[in-house]
Amino acid sequence: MKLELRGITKRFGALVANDHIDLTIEPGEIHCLLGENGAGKSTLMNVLYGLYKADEGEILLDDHVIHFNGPGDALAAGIGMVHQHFMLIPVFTVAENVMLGHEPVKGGVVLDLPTARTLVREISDRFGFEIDPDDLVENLPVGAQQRVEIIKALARDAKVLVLDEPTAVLTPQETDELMVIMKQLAASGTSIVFITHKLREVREVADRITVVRLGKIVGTADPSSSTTELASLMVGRTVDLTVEKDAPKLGAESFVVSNLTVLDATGHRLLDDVSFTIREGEVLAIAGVQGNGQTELTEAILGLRTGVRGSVTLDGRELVGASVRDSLDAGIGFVPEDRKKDGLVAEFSVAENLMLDRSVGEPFAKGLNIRFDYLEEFADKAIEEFDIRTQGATTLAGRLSGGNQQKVVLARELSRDLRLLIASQPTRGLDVGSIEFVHDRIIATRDSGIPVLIVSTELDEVLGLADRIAVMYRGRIVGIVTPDTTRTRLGEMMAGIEA
Ligand SMILES: Nc1ncnc2c1ncn2[C@@H]1O[C@H](COP(=O)(O)OP(=O)(O)OP(=O)(O)O)[C@@H](O)[C@H]1O
Repeated sequence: MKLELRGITKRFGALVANDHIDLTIEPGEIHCLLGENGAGKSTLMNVLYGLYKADEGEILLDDHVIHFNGPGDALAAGIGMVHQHFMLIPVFTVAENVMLGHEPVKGGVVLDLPTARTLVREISDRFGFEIDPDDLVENLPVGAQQRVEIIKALARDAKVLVLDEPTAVLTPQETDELMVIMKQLAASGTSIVFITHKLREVREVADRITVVRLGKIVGTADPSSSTTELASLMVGRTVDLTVEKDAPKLGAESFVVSNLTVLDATGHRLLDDVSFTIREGEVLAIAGVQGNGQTELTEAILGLRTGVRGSVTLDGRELVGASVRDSLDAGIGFVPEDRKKDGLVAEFSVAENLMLDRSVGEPFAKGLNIRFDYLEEFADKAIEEFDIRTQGATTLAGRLSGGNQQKVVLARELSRDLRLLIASQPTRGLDVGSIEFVHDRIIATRDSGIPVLIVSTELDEVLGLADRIAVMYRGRIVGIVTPDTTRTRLGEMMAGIEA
């Protein structure tokens, strides 16, 4: 099926998120949309999926103009979308999730449970998804849940599949599996619109690349272009993808974690006897496949978990048993892995979000009153410094693009007086230009004599930032190594293979 977007324009108030966009998606092609944070990629896809109504322009399928009044119409026309935040019901089985929206109702398209089960099995076998229709969705790893979303779309006969940053939440192995699946789908005639900030993935699967900047299409790129070429096309300037840093100037061992254990409600060890230290002016990066205790580690340090045993000290002050307020006041800056859930309040403005985490009182408040003049000035400065693409400080954080939401969290945490920075997946969802900026800021924090704990599933990021690397596997630290360790060895450690 040939899909054509002609002159699509979408405005949010005075902001033109999509400015007369023309785009053609040929049958069976993988078409990558590249563009910096806030360029308008997700907005365009939401128009295509019927979630937003375009102010101008039209959508054509096989040369016929079509009108969508919602995602139901888009689905019926053969356009499927896999969201980054899955829309599945965790307590339902795979087949039940696929059936949703197709229950036997009068006048509707019926998909009963036995048919849904057969369909899941058929699609899974055809593309090697390894999904059992009777598995409960909540028991599946993230990569498998994503495959269920794809099955859901294919079960509705999707001819065009939109994947909006699908690899942001995947492990490297799951990402490789998804790349294979995408190629198979394209070979079977499904068209794929693929949005990603990871240039390696673009080079691996793209048949065609379209570059969007400030709501406009600025050109196309050849998939055989180098990552450096793609990066500069995307953000309009040269980007240095390697992290430049001097040897660390190490100070005191100011952050000490000793025998830290986290138990769940049933007494199961989520974090098992973890010990490490970080010196002033040093970056320790935790490498590991997501779900091996990293989340529990950072949450335990911050005081967000119960069932914590052992000790965590910052500048000699014990933090186990302390409140989150105490930890923040001790000087911990925290960038959580899930910005939507833990990093921001979507209904608060950008400025209000930049003020969160602060102790009550000066300079943001006088008595019980917020000092709005100070807040505004502070927010404007942070917006400029961190290049947060927003209409202004009073815009609601939930209205920003994903990457720009991440920049709000980073701006807030990096602008406090820190004694320790903990950053989980600090560059998730960021474009290459912003990644370069954030990496520079993290190194500057280290160079100002602050200990830094990075948690990242991106091996490139770990290798670029770390002075030492601690590898986590099944709740334990299996080794602490230097950044000249080979990727192969790190991969083995991440899989729990001993030397
Ligand atoms: N519902 C909305 N209301 C107001 N403005 C919005 C809304 N959705 C998006 N925008 C704005 O439209 C612009 C484009 O955002 P969009 O999410 O499409 O960017 P993107 O290219 O997908 O970015 P990212 O790579 O960060 O995900 C941004 O300036 C964003 O703040």
